[in-house]
Amino acid sequence: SVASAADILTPTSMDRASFLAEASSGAFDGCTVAYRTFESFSVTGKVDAELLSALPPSLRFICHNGAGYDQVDVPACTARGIHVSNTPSAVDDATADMGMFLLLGALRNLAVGMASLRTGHWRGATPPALGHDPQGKVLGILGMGGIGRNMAKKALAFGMKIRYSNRTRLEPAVEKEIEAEYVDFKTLLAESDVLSLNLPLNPSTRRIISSDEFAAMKKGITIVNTARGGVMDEAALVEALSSGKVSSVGLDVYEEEPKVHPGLLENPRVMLVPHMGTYTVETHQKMEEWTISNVAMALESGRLQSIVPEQSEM
Ligand SMILES: O=C(O)C(=O)CO
Repeated sequence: SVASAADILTPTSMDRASFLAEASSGAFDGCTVAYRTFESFSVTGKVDAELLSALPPSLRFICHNGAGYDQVDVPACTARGIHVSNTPSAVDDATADMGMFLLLGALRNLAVGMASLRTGHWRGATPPALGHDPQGKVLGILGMGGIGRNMAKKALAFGMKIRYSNRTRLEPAVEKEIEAEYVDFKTLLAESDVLSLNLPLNPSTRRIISSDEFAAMKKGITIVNTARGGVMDEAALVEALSSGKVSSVGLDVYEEEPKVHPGLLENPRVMLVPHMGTYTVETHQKMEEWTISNVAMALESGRLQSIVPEQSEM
């Protein structure tokens, strides 16, 4: 086990300034591997050049527990010779399940009915508008990695037509299996009835969906985001909801978690979940096992099981 293979240090700081001070005091000297959680962002902030320079030069590996690693500045890690791993595939089912829940909930205006029921008003003084069935609708998937492909399979079972846009096209056999048609970004925007965001957040995807993209969409589109809030311009989304361009939304992620844009909070056509895409016993277990096996491999062989793609040549 890792516990017998290494000494384990647990930082005690509760904010970035004290973490920087704790690191600079030599508390972590000699440490070679860091196990990092998504939640640690609220304590340390981003793992960037400043944070790395406070950490000891012995640090060679950062094993992140999560699929998305936008909280870690990978080029800054590369520059210091620090290898970074994430937990791909472990999150696919749970995140795609959340995507389907939000997709169905948004199409059916469930948030409206659920909120009025809880205030003792059954379906409300003004009942929610009739929803829409997924059957026969075009689901546009932006970002066709493990989560996108998993969601495509699930949406297929609901009778949806799958289109996708991605940096690279899938192998024909994979496309065939999930009955997904490859289209360019513009076509995806113009022809989707539902758009699901399944791409990582990085400098080239930040706010990839903003005013111009909403303008290019079909009127009445439903948007689902289980990726990262930062891939969409929240203020532009609020605008697109009030103009009627976007008819309903399902969100698990936000630009500045835990803050949520007031225009989303007050709009009953938005189904909101507080970043719970992987929040299950089974998936957390898979993610922890994946992260720990990266730690173990780093200790034993100086390599990582799932190094992030930006460092695949490292
Ligand atoms: O794995 C991730 O990237 C998540 O957002 C959930 O922890």
